[in-house]
Amino acid sequence: MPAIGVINYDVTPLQGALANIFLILINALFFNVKFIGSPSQFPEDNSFKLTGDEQVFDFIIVGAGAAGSALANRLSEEDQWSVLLIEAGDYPQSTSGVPGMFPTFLDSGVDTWQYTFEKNKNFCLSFKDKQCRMFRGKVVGGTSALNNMHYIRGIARDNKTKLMYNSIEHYLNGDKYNPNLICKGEIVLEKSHQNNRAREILKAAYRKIGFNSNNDQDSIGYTDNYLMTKYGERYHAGHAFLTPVKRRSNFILAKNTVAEGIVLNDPKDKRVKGVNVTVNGAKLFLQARKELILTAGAINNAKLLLLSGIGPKDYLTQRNIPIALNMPGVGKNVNFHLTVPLFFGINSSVIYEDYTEIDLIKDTFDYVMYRTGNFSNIGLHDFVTLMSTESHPNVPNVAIYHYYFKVGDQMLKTWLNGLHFLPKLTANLLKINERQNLIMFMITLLRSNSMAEIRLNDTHFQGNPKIIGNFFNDPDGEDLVALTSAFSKINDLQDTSPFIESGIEMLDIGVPECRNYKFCTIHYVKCYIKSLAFPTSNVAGSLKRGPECDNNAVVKPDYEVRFIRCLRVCDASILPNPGLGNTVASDAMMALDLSEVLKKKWLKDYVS
Ligand SMILES: Cc1cc2nc3c(=O)[nH]c(=O)nc-3n(C[C@H](O)[C@H](O)[C@H](O)COP(=O)(O)OP(=O)(O)OC[C@H]3O[C@@H](n4cnc5c(N)ncnc54)[C@H](O)[C@@H]3O)c2cc1C
Repeated sequence: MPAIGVINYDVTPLQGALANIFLILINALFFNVKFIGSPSQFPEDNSFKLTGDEQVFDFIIVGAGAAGSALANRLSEEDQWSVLLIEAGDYPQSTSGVPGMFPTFLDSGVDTWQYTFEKNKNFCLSFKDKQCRMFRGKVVGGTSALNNMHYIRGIARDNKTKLMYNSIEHYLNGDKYNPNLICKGEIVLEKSHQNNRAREILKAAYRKIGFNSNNDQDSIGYTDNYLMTKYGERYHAGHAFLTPVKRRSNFILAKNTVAEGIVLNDPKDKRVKGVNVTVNGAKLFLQARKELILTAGAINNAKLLLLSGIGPKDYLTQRNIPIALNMPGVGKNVNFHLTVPLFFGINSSVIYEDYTEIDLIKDTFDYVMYRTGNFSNIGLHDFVTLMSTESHPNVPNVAIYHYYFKVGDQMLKTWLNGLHFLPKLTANLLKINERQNLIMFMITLLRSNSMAEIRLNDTHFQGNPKIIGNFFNDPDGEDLVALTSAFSKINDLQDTSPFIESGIEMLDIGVPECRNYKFCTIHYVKCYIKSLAFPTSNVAGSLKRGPECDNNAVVKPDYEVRFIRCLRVCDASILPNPGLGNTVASDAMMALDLSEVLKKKWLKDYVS
């Protein structure tokens, strides 16, 4: 069989009926490729209509992510209201639609805001410049257009989060674990269809160390998660909430439009007036007749408030930003999940014995023609184990995600480059992967006790924010203890018969920072965690919601910013923490809840 890319010029040119069949096939392929992630599904871009000095809309929503898309959908149901949704990014690239390509944006950086944590001596020690990266989607659909597609409702991890979930729970129609019942059926979910050998081995091994199958996202055990996909394509918040409203005449989507500053009526009257934006390079003021709602994500919302002079007085004074309102809690209390990747090698060829170039061609063909095959799912990554390392053995505080890399897997390189692993470490892993299949266990701490901060590097929106992580400041702190304990549980898998029979062993990947410690001793494990743990994509709390008497709260229970009328914030920024799950589901639920709050306020006789 010739290798891919080698053209055999001895082939006779196709003629007659065979040539016709060949052309039909090529046309079919083109036709089907064209529809992967096609922008025509989304509302048209009307940013060109935003010209002139003052444009007025009833509601302006900043950011077309999970929350912004859901809110735009519900507010534009009222056809007497004009609703403008502005989005800094563009429509997603077509690769975003292909589930099997989900890690590729990490390396390419396409459609993302790319942020970096400030350097710190306690974490991310084996990343380039000792700095971890943070990605957010800059695209219609927001981060849900690039993320790993898991639908996880989240678990209230304390009374504060419980209150929040209780207030939004009714969107699940009383059945909180049946994700198919969310809202009006907009969010479509599927279970992955990939059933491979690695998954079976892992399930058997987890059973040996006391974990069982579990369909309940609240409790200990392993499960195949629901994914936000539809017929083998990603189905993100933009599909769920914006596609259905694309023909509403009272709704405008303006992409490539960046909110740069919030404008209040005047210093005495703390009512929002509108927002300063840059649209395709031009600066404009947009007026919000009724309300301005920030759904730009936990990092950019905080940045926008600080740049608008709403934040801690002393900090703003130091940076020469005119103070609109002293609000000490802005950008504080930021909470991330923390993940440690652990690598296991598979010595026998029990899994995917031969994945040849022909298999790749077949997979590509199957995906393009039928949206089936390996590109239509996320492989092993939807397989998740929840465990507890705490005194409440039934409440999970750690989730283990899994990735499988076959020998010579291109995705491993993509992944390591994207996260900015040290070149030496990347080289070690790629070398191992030249001869061995790998399974990466991602130990994810769902209840981190460390609080990060969002601050500014510049006094204009183009500058990246300063993200100050304070992880592992306490050498015996709870986060390190929990991760160490989870590491040890994963280590136990090596002694189970499914792992022994398949020759699966934890790898010493040569972490430069830990070379002075013996592999797998407690000192090694702690060093490994501090070197390779990185804050993951689920971030919350930068504009905490709380009662008026809480001086550190930024947003009131009705989503309005304290002391500023008609300015609301609605996404994970206001959650006290990301909960025990990812945030797309809670972002969407909060937006649906806010739409009810706004309808009750602005519509006479409104009954929900
Ligand atoms: C690699 C990765 C994997 C993840 N996996 C999962 C998962 O499997 N399941 C899950 O539930 N969650 C996952 N998440 C997290 C989840 O996707 C996000 O937390 C969630 O999408 C956040 O939603 P949001 O509405 O708050 O913000 P976003 O979805 O980030 O939306 C904010 C939008 O606002 C726009 N915006 C920002 N600033 C401005 C501005 N000034 N002007 C105009 N527009 C602006 C942005 O461009 C963006 O489109 C993952 C995240 C990442 C990065």
